[in-house]
Parts: sequence; C-alpha cells; structure tokens
Amino acid sequence: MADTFSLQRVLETFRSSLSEKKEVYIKYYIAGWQELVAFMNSLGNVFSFISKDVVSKIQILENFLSGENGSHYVTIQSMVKYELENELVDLTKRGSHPESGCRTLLRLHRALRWLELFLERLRTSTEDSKTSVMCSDAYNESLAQHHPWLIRKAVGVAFCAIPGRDTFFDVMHVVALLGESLPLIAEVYQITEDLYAKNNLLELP
Ligand SMILES: CCCCCCCC/C=C\CCCCCCCC(=O)N[C@@H](COP(=O)(O)O)[C@H](O)/C=C/CCCCCCCCCCCCC
Repeated sequence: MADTFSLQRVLETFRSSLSEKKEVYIKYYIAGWQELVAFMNSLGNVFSFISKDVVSKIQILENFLSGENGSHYVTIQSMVKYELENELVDLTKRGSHPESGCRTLLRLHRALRWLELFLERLRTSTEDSKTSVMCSDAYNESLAQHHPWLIRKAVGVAFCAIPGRDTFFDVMHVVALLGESLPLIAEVYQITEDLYAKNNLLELP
C-alpha cells in the first residue's frame, strides 16, 4: 500500500470545501475524492473498476467547473440552483441531461456516506475486527441500495481483497485523526443531504 496516502490531506481538502456560510466548494470536494482515489489505486487492480467510476465522475464535475458556465459550479448550492433553474437535470428518468452535475455529485455524495460509516467502524474497531466486514456492512447500509445485483456482486469480490486493520492504521499514522475527520466528513455529507432533500434530488436517475 502506498505510504503517500494521507488522511490529513483528505481532512484538509474536505475542511477547505466548507465556506463560512456552510456552502460546499466543488473544487475541494473533488480534491478530497482525488486523494481517496489515489489511495484506492494503491490497493491493486481489483479496485480499478471502482476508482475508474469515481475518476469519470470527478472529470464530469471538473469539466463543468472549468467550462463556460463554471461560475455556477463553484459550490454545490450554486450548481443545484443553476441546473434546476435552467432545467439541466433529468429528474425522473434519464433523458437529455444524463450527466448533469447534480446527478453526478449525488453518486459521490452517496459514496461519502459509505466512507463515513466505514471510518466510524474502523475508529471503534477492536484488534480482531475484520476490515472486509466493516466495509461490507457500511456498503449494505449505504451504497448497496442504489446498486444493481451485478455491481453488488463485483463489489463483494473487491471487499475480499481489502487490507487488514493494521495496514489501515499504519497508513493513517495518527489514529486520533479519525476522530477529527469523521465530524467534518459527516458535516459535508449532511449539508449536501439537506440541500438535495430540500430540492427533491435524492433519487435522481
Ligand atoms: C484511512 C481509510 C481510508 C479509506 C479510504 C477509502 C477510499 C475509498 C474511495 C472510494 C470509495 C468508493 C467510491 C464509490 C463510488 C461509487 C459511485 C457509484 O455509486 N457509482 C455507480 C453508479 O453510477 P452511475 O452508473 O449511476 O453513473 C456505479 O455503477 C458503480 C460503480 C462501482 C461500484 C462502487 C462501489 C463502491 C463500494 C465501496 C468501495 C470500497 C473500496 C474500499 C477501499 C478501501
């Protein structure tokens, strides 16, 4: 496992993603995901179908951010407002906007919940706890409900290749950091969740 992964950096990027008004900057939200992808890539090819999916979603959001309407994509709040006001979101079935910013970010948002649940399990785990079980329990409680059977099976195979608990703690260096990361990740998650719920965007196709 690459020793270049730093939970501290993940923490810093998600911290930078929160504005004073508690809006979420997409630039830093994406940067947080890029750190997590780098970590996943270091775990081997069995995870590449997952990291490719995340990378493609990051790319879609980066394209919006650097495109001609980029100023509307500075925060998740401004993106939601802009895409809804301009009817740029497929709300019930996929149509002329299959890759809107709102539906793309929703996929990462659901995955952030998985991360929160997994890190919480890791933080409270004991020496004999298995990371594959923590991962899979967190997955069943979050992302799995949105994935078809085939993806759930493939994910189940990938979970078997997850390194043990000690390896995670070696890489993370400071266990205490988990206690600091979790509330921050949870806050970013909750702000996005409330915004999406308020705008009926939680089930975008
Ligand atoms: C110190 C601890 C650090 C832990 C770091 C963990 C790093 C993990 C990084 C990413 C987690 C997974 C992100 C998964 C995003 C999935 C988005 C999604 O739901 N995509 C599906 C739907 O997309 P559309 O078709 O609607 O566009 C897509 O079909 C799914 C693709 C692949 C399945 C992804 C399942 C991921 C499950 C959890 C991954 C565990 C990785 C474990 C690494 C330790």
